[in-house]
Amino acid sequence: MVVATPNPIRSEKMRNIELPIIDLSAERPEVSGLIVRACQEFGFFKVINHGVSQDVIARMESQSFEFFAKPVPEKQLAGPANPHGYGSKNIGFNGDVGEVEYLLLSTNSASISQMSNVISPHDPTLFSSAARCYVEAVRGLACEILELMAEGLWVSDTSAFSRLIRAADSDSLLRLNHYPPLTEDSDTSPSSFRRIGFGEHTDPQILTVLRSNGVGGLQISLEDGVWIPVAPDSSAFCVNVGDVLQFNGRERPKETNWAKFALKAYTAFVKAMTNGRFVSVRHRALANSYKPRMSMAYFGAPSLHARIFPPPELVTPQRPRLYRTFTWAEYKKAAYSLRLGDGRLNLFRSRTVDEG
Ligand SMILES: O=C(O)CCC(=O)C(=O)O
Ligand SMILES: [Fe+2]
Repeated sequence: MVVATPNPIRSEKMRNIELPIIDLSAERPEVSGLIVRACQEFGFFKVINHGVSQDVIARMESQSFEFFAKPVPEKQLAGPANPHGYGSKNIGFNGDVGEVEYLLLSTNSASISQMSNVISPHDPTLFSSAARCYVEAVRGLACEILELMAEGLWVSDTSAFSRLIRAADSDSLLRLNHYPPLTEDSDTSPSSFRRIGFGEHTDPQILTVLRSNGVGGLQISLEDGVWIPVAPDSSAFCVNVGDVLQFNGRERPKETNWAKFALKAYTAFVKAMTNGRFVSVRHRALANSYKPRMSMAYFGAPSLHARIFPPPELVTPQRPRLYRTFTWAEYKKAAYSLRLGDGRLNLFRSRTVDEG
C-alpha cells in the first residue's frame, strides 16, 4: 500500500462532523439507500448491528495485542513486511514512515497458517484460528455491504461487487496496526501530540472494514486541509470505499448539498467500478494518546487477474465510461509504485467515451 509521506502537520483545520451510522438490521431498501448516499457523500460510514460476534472480535484483538506486546526481536521474526509480515515505522516501499507497527497478512487460509508459525511459534493455531474466524466474519460483512450497495445503485447483478472478494483467489488483506502510546520522555507540545501514525492515503482496494480498540486517532479529509476525527465506537465497524470502487477524493466537488452534488457527480468524479458514483476518501491515523491504539483493517480486494469495469447500469450516454478496463494486478502495481498524489487511475483513463 502506498501512502503519502507524513506531512509535518501543515496549517489545517479540524471539523467535527458525525459520520453516518447505519443500522444493518433496518429494512433492506432503507439500508441500501443510506449506504449509497453515505458512499457518495462521505466515502466513510459506520455500521451497527453488523452481526459479527463479539467473541470473534475479542479473540482477534487479544491475539494482536499479545503479538505487539512481545519483545522487538521476537516480532521481527515475522518480518520484514514484503509486503506481508511484520513492519515497524516503514509503510510500503517508497520511504513513507509513521509511528506505527503492523502485521500485514494475506487472507487466504494457507498464508494465514504459514504466517502464524512465525507470529506465534509456540501455539500457532491460536493466532491462525482467531485470524481465520475474523477474516471469514468481516468478509461476510463486506459482501453484505457490497450487495446492499449494488441494490441501492439499481444494479441488476447484485453480486457484481461482492463476487470479486468472495473469489477463492481474492487478493484481500488483513492489516493489524498498533500505535504505541506516547512515551514518558516524549515532547508533549501540541504539535507532537499529533504525531502521524499512518500518513494520509486512500485505500486502493474495493472496500475496507475497520475496527479500532476504543482509542481515537482516525481522521478523514473531505476537503483539502480539513480533517474530521472519527470517534471510536466499540459497537461499530467503520467502512470505507476503496479506489477500485471509486477513485480520488481530491476531485470531489465542494457542494455538500445532496441535490447539487448528485447532478455534478458524474463529471467531477474519477472512478472505476461505480464509474464515478462513490468516493474513496483520504484518511490517516494519529498516534495522539497515552493509550495504545490498535486497529484491524480488512481490505476486500479482487483476485489479481480480475477485470475492473462498471456494471452496465452505471454507464449511460450522460455518464460515459471514465476508465478503460484494467486488472487488479495492473492497478496494484501502479498503487505500489507511485505516491498517493500521483493520481493512479489517470493511468487507466478511457481514450474514447465507450472504449472497454
Ligand atoms: O488505524 C487506523 O484507524 C487507520 C488505518 C488505515 O487507514 C489503514 O490501515 O489503511
Ligand atoms: Fe487506510
